Amino acid sequence: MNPPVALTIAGTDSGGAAGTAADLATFAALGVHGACVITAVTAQDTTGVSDIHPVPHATIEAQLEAVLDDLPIAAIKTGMLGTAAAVEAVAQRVVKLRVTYSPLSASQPAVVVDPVLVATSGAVLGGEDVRSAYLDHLLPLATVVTPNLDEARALLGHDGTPRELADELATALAGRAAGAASGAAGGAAVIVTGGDPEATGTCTDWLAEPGQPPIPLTHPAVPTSNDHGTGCTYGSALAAHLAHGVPLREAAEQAAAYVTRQLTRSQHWTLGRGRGPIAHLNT
Ligand SMILES: Nc1ncnc2c1ncn2[C@@H]1O[C@H](COP(=O)(O)OP(=O)(O)O)[C@@H](O)[C@H]1O
Ligand SMILES: Cc1ncc(COP(=O)(O)O)c(N)n1
Repeated sequence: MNPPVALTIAGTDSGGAAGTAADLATFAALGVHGACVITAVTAQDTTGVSDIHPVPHATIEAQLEAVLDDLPIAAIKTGMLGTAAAVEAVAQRVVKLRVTYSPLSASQPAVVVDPVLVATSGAVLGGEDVRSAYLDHLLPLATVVTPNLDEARALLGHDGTPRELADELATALAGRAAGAASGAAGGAAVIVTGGDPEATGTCTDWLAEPGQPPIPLTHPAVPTSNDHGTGCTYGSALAAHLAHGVPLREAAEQAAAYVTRQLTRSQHWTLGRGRGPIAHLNT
């Protein structure tokens, strides 16, 4: 029997912790065939990002065309898109998929958008134009958006508790979806992730579904500095579970459980001089 197929649209991380390395390894570990569209090549290790080469727009478009016209994609996950043009190109593709949906797959793909703006190391992976392109074009079309606390603050332009930010962002996106191009699905769910680098006790991710009060999803925190790639791994695990047909809340719980398992595995690794990689092993 065929496995479900998920597509990551993201940048590379030469250190193998985040970006497409995390996404494809996570898809494989969770029984999903992974396809990838590369948006940017980063020179990166556990200490930071030293160079970013955006992939030419035409090459991004050609990759999207190749994959989406051929494979029965059950879920799309976006990570670092890097430029406003890439955000808009992906949004246009999502609209096209929804309007002229191909018979290759039984249902429309779930779209998980991790609005990557800043790396854990502090490197800027998307500027102000990328932030507004996300808000105007891609986020309103998503099934679920997974900002961390800093990204949620950046998207809304102010501070707040994770619960307040999740609620406000879901409300704002529902408003934008109503006015967006055809194909909008009626508002994205938002999960503000609660990674705590000083983790002790528990981590709480806040899930806000359109028109509903946010709910806390809590799991045990793993005290470790090996957390490079955690956000990418969470988003791709979420996409993998959605590709298997798991409902959103359960998929979010299972994605957090996957991240916790992998962080436990890599908790005491001593790879690299900086924040080491989260594990992506299936042994
Ligand atoms: N130390 C940790 N222990 C357990 N779960 C964690 C830890 N750090 C992050 N997570 C979980 O990983 C997922 C991604 O969160 P986060 O770290 O906020 O993403 P990002 O890498 O984008 O900052 C969330 O489910 C979060 O709760
Ligand atoms: C190519 C790429 N994509 C995403 C991230 C964010 O991941 P993190 O927040 O763990 O640094 C990254 N560092 N590099």
